[in-house]
Amino acid sequence: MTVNGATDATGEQDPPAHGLRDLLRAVAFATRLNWRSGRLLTIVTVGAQLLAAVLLAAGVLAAAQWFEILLAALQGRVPVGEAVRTGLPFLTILAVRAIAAQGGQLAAARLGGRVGVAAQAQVLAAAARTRLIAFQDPRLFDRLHRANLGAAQADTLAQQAAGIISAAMSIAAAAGAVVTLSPLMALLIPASLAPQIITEVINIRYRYRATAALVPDQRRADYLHGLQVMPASAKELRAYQATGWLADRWRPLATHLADAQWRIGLRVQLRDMAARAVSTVLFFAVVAAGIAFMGPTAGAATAAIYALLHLRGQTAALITMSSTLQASGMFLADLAALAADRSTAEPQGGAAPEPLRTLRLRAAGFRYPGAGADALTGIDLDLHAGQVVALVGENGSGKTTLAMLVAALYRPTCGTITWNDADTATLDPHQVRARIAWAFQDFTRYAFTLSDNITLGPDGDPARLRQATAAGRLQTMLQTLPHGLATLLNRQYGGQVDLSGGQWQRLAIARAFYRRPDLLILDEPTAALDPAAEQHLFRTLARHHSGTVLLITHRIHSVTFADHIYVLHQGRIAEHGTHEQLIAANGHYTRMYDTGAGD
Ligand SMILES: Nc1ncnc2c1ncn2[C@@H]1O[C@H](COP(=O)(O)OP(=O)(O)OP(=O)(O)O)[C@@H](O)[C@H]1O
Repeated sequence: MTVNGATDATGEQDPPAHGLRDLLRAVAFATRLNWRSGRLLTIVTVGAQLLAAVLLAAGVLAAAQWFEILLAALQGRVPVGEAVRTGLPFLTILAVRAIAAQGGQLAAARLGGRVGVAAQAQVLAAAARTRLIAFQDPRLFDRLHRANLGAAQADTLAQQAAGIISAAMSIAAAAGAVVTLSPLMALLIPASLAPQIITEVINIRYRYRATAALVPDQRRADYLHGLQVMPASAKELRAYQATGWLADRWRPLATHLADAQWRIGLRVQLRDMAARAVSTVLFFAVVAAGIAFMGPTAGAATAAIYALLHLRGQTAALITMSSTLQASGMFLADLAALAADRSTAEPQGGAAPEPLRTLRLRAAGFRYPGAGADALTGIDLDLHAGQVVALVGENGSGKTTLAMLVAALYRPTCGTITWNDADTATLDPHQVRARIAWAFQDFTRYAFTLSDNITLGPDGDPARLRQATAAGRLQTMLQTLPHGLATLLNRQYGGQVDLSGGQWQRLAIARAFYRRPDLLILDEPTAALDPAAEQHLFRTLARHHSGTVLLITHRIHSVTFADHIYVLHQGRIAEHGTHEQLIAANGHYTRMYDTGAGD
């Protein structure tokens, strides 16, 4: 995957053709996940399965002897009591085996839940360390979706792996019993299953490729489904009476996916049935030939058939289990690759930035991944500590993109950005961002308490919270809330209240002020504010914020007080200066001012 110049560490096609090495890596990854999620539970899960396998092997051997005695008893050659007594070890083995198998299943279920959480956490960690720009590439979401499918299967892996070992041991035991009767038959029975084994391998690869190819459509269907059930879109869809239209778009896609899944399943089943039929015919041919040529005693023949059926049953189970393991392994390999991939990760380390004195952009440009043209070209911009700098310009002129570069959320595709005298590429981006706060134009309305909405982190400092709520002019509204700062917002998750658009915007402003940043970025901060709130914001900026402010707005009359104003036009800085200088220049700015843009 190529995202802003970064190449997928695997360098493979999307979806990748996982080879045996990827599968082994996936098994190792899931094994580590199991071990870390619960050592004792992993030991019990695997141990119980192995014990059950050993007991099954012992049972097969004990059965061979007991069946001889049982037949002799039926023929009156051995007393019945003695036959029953000699059967006790066999029956005890069966009982203990059943208990071990059940215990193993219980431990596996407990472990499975924990592994599922650990696997999901891996997906979240991968998403969290991904650079913001990578979220512009739909293939990232395809990868995350496939990794989620892998995470959903990680919980059964320990059980599956132990099941395979257990089936292999049972096969060895049953084969051992058959070998004593006919070594040739012990070889021919597993060979009769060769058609099934080959078909399973073909089916697994086919099913993964076909399912992975459906992921983009699946995500689209999930999106269309989500729009119809989430409150964010509920209002608009009703106002435009578009719910039916959306359902009509979703239904054919969902039907297409269901049909495609059915066709995949059908193809797999048809191949499976044909392979099973061939294997079954081969199996009975081998058994019939074996019995005919061996000419064993009746007891030995019964024991042989018991062992043979076990051999066949366990081999078929082994095939099914290893194919399930491989099938989940394919998506697990996606999860393991995502967990190991650092190609789209935020760079780690770098120097800590000092408090901001000057931020400079020189010849900075930016192009969105896959875009045909630059969104920004040749930007030279200076931000000095304590200044209020404004960015103005028509829609799409590049204001938000420029702020994204300033905030170290995107890196310029050319040119430099320096923080004091250090190139920001050499600084730790996390620590740079810790010195910047941003009241976004499209801020998020978190379904958390009001105080969590402000702090977006652990328990807030009461004094800072007080100042932030004052900066956001939230005090009056706070008094009307049933639990003050502890009031849960957003009714979707049980909150008693919701806020108005302007109140939410004030909250977003309070969130930015709470950080006490060196640099405060306000992107259209007043779009939803009433005039009093707008005035209050600018007074607060002047009085309480000693740091630097980058103000983006269309309300041209609110930038006249700025220390410096940059006017963007089609991704370039068309002019800059103070309000008076720009008016005197009689250019873009004056035209915008005269038309009263945004007022
Ligand atoms: N994610 C993206 N992928 C590709 N192009 C984008 C993306 N976001 C913005 N652009 C393009 O980059 C250019 C600048 O967009 P930007 O959002 O920075 O403008 P803006 O000045 O903030 O606009 P507005 O005033 O409407 O908020 C536009 O041409 C836009 O189409």
